Parts: sequence; C-alpha cells; structure tokens
Amino acid sequence: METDLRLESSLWIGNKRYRAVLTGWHLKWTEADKKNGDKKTVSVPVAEVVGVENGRVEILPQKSVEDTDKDFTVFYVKRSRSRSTYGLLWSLGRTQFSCPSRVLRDQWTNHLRTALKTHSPLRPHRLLVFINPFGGKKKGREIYHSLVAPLFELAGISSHVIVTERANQARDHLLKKDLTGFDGVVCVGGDGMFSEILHGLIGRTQQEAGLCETDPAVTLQPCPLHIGIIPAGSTDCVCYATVGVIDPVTSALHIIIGDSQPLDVCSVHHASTLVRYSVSLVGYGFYGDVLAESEKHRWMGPLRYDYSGTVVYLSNRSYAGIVQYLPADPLLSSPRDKTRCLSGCNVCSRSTERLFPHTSDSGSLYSSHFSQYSNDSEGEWVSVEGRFRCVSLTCMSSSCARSPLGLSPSAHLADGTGDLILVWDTHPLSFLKFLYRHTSTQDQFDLPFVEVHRVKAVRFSLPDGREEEAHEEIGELNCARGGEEREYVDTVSRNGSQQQLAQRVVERETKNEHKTVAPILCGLCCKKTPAVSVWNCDGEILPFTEIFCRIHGQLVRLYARGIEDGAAMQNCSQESDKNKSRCITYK
Ligand SMILES: CCCCCCCCCCCCC/C=C/[C@@H](O)[C@H](CO)NC(=O)CCCCCCCCCCCCCCC
Ligand SMILES: Nc1ncnc2c1ncn2[C@@H]1O[C@H](COP(=O)(O)OP(=O)(O)OP(=O)(O)O)[C@@H](O)[C@H]1O
Ligand SMILES: [Ca+2]
Repeated sequence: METDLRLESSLWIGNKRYRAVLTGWHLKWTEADKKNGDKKTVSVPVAEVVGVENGRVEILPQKSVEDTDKDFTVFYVKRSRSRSTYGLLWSLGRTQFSCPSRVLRDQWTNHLRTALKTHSPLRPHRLLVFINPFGGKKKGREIYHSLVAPLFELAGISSHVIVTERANQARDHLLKKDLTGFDGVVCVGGDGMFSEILHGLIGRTQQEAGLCETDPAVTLQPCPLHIGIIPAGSTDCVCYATVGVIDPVTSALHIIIGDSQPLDVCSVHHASTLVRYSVSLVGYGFYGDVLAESEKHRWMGPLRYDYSGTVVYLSNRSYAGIVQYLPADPLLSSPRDKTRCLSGCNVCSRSTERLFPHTSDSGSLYSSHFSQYSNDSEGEWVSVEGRFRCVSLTCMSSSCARSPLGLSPSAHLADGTGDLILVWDTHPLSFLKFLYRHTSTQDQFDLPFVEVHRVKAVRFSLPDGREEEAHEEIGELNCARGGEEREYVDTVSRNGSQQQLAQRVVERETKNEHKTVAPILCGLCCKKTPAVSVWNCDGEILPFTEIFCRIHGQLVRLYARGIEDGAAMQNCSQESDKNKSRCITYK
C-alpha cells in the first residue's frame, strides 16, 4: 500500500524549491537548495491533513480561490502551546505548492486524497449537529457558523444542523428519529448539551440492542456513533478533560480527522430505575449544594458557579451518609500514582483488552463481572459511615478552567473505573485548603480528612432513621453562630413515577452564643444545615438521595484523542511523538 502511494518530486513554495515526499503516512517537504546542515523538514502526518484543494486557496476569514492549474493547497493541523499546563491548541495550517506541470499537480492531489481515504478510516462524512443557542455566553450559533462550518466544508463533511428550541430536544431526536447515514453527532454547547447527546445515544443503542438500561447488572452496548463537542458552555468540563483546551477550532479539527477517544460512563440508579448517566461528576454535599444554589442565579452566566460556590462554602455544611464502594484492582492503577491520563495512555489501552476480550461466543451481553454488581457479592464491598463535606465520584479527571488538573488528576478517561473522593467533615479553613488545592498542582488528596479510592461501583444511603436527628444536630451546631437563621428541609416526595424535590423553608430567631469560629464565617454561615444534600450529576440535580452507581468502561467514543502533552510535544517531531506513551509523571 505504502509503495503505491509514494510520490516524490520537486515542488515550489513561493520562490523556494523543495523536495516533497508522500509516503502514505506522511507528507514531508525539505528545502532543496540549502546545505545539508541547514535543511529543515516539515512533516505532516497524512492523518492530520484536513483537505487538499486545487489552486491557491484561502479559507479563513473567507474562502478565496485563485484557480491556477499548476498549484495546489494543502490544509493540515498545526499545533501551538496553550496557556494551560497540558493540552495543545490546534489551528489550520496551510501551504500552497506550485508544480512544474498540471499533470504533476493532479498526481499530487490524487495521491493525497487517496492517502487520506486509506489512512483515516474514521473521518466522518455526514454529521448531525445540535446547537444550543442559550448555552454559556449564548454564542453557540456564531461559533459554529464562523469557526466550524467553514472547516467542515473544506473537509468535505456534510452536516445536518438543528438549532434547538427547547431543552431535551437533541436527546429526544436521537432517541426517536432516523439516524441512518450519520457517522457522528456534534453538540455545540456545554456539559448539559453533551449530556443530552450522551443520554440520547446510549438510550437509542440499548433500545436497538434490546437491552434493559434500568438494570445496573446489564452490560450495556457501546454506542456506534461518535460524539463531537464544540465547546460553547459554562464549564465545558468534558471538552477540557478530553482535549485539554477549550477551543472550537481545535475541537472541530479533532472531529474532521476522525480522532477517537473512548470514554467511561457511570450509570446512576435508584431502586430499580435508571436515574441518569454521568461522565464527569456525581457529587453529593458541596457540589450538589453549589449546583442547587447556582440554578437560582442562571442569569449570571458562567459566573454563577463562583458566586454560588462562595455562598455554599460560607454556609459550612456537612452531611451524614453511608458510602459503600467496590474497589477496582489496585494492581492496575491508583488515583494517587501521580500519573496523568494523556493521549495514547497505556492504562486505558490495556483496559480496552480487558473490557472487550476476544471471546468468540461473547453473545452473552452479561459480563463475567455480573455477580459483582448483584447483591450476592457484598463481601467485596467496603462500607464507611460518617459526616461528609462532600462525596464525589468522577469517571475522568474532570479538569476544567477552574481546576486545570481536575477533581482527580490521575483518573483515566477509559479504564472502566471511577475515582471516589470522600471529604470528611472538617474545619472550614481545612475544607477551604482542600478546595484551593484544586486550582494548583498541590495534591488535594494529601490531607488527613480526604480519602480517594479507585472503584467500579458505589452505593450511597442515609443512616437509618437518622434524617431528623441529623437535621437537629447540624442545626444546633450552625445556629450557635447566631443571627437570623433559615432552616432548610429537603425532602424527596415520590408519587408513582413522578418524583419531585420539595423544599421547605423555615425562618426563626436564634441567640448568638458561639464565639470560636472566625467572625466572617460566623456572620455569614448562620443558616441551619439541611439533613440531606442533593446529588449533582454532570450539572443536573438528581431527584433521589439514595443511589447506586456503576462505571461502564468505554461506553461511548468522542472525536478526541485525550490531552496532548505540550512539554513532550515541544521536544520531538510530530512524527515520533505520535507513537509515544504519554502517561507521564507530574509534579
Ligand atoms: C478558593 C478557591 C476554590 C476554588 C475551588 C475550585 C474547585 C473546582 C472544582 C471544579 C469541579 C468541576 C466538576 C465538573 C462538573 C461538571 O460536570 C458540571 C457540569 O458542567 N459542572 C458543575 O456542576 C459546576 C460545578 C462548579 C463548582 C465550582 C465550585 C467553585 C467553588 C468556589 C469556592 C469559593 C470559596 C471561597 C471562600 C471564600
Ligand atoms: N433551546 C434551548 N432552550 C433551553 N434550554 C436548552 C435549549 N437547548 C438545550 N438546552 C438545555 O440547556 C442546558 C444548558 O446548556 P449547556 O450545557 O449547553 O450550557 P451551560 O449550562 O451554560 O454550560 P455547562 O453545562 O458547561 O455548565 C442543557 O442542559 C440543555 O438541556
Ligand atoms: Ca475512568
């Protein structure tokens, strides 16, 4: 194959002559009229060629074509360092080549186009695009039409675009409408929009496979369509954690070249119902409270999380709970091994073989781990009970602009496990220290009140009959700080299939008796803590407190390749770097 596609000739870029070679895997060009020592070679992997056009062509800001018959233009991925620790920004590189004859020009363009087809089997031809016009700063439409659509057109991708008119429209479309002919689904929006696509595609795939999503013991069928994310939301955590940067052009280029990144998904169940799927955060306590508070301040846009985070922090809450978890194999990896899951990660690659072994009669859709999720194998479960500031489960690092290394910096995107982070009740300043460490490279797990476990499943329940008692206990603790007190009682009322979260607010006066906490906290945290918090599931509030979570390894695939290691990339050519393992140690 490679010899068939090989082409070598002199080509001109401007008035300089180059020796150009197409080997099948790479297009390289080296300045010809220089001494050997001064010669520089530019090497572009064929897999990263975006498009080849006849003539002298420009795409951005507007398409312009000078249709000469001896020229051709190659568009490809160009990298630059981003300001974040890891992750590289991609932009559109463009080189215009001139040939001595039209025949040679046609030979070059034909060979390049054939090489593209041969070496990039996952490049999409047809995409279904959903734009949320109200996500983040409400720039979804503008971002898609000005930055993304021209690139899709250049790459010969045809897209069917739907600008959503209501929440859950994208999910419902994916569950019900004909998806024949589409290679992937793209969402232009934030994590909420991604979640719609996730639910639509997982649901559709299970329907078609005749599988019951509600049963946590069922091994779900991986989704055949890839998901692309063009970030245009408030947190864009899924994009950040899988690409390393929030940049629509970078994401569009990953989609165009058909990159493929498998992703673990957590299914959340209550009793015998499926509640939701999550890829980033299933969080109780602090993160649940922040989300509940932030919903009241949607008008603030992305800032609502910082405001609500501060309000919730100052309200100084902790919650009683029982957490049971099924540990993952500690020999495979650990959340404290100080590695990062980067593009080409070895831990994730090995997991692919473990998660999808080549069993000829694996017609059985129930995995060999079936019994681990049934109630019969309680022996393997670990149980802890107490008061927690927060309980968080994340299938991946959940890095985002606020926390560049994320909730669990060593978590893996596709290893079939999640990291369970237990933050026990502690002094407010210690909890602040924990939160603050998320913003730097300091280890947030190296604190005596924090535990982290790599797990396959988690169960959360409330201590029996403790709900009222817990409420009283904490109420007294906080109301001792004085001033006017508001007492919140969250209850979950269940009526058939209809579940609603009800909130009762009671106000009463209390005396200022307690003088030990810093005055600022004392003044601001005079609210009585509710007995229960709510679960934040990738930015959605769950209507249940007692839940069961199971991680499904590599259930979906994104048009992404994991975070590229910027530091390593600088020291080596694109060519050699592509084959490197990028599970490296960070400080
Ligand atoms: C002192 C600085 C502390 C900074 C602490 C930063 C911790 C940041 C951790 C970010 C974790 C993001 C997890 C991703 C969750 C997404 O699936 C979900 C959907 O988009 N986003 C949220 O739920 C949105 C959740 C957003 C949570 C933001 C929390 C902000 C906390 C600010 C606390 C300030 C305390 C100040 C005290 C004076
Ligand atoms: N046309 C629409 N009108 C109202 N809501 C919509 C519409 N389209 C989608 N949504 C909903 O809007 C919610 C938020 O959207 P999105 O995730 O795009 O932005 P965000 O909340 O600003 O960002 P993030 O989720 O990253 O914090 C989603 O849960 C989605 O279901
Ligand atoms: Ca994982």
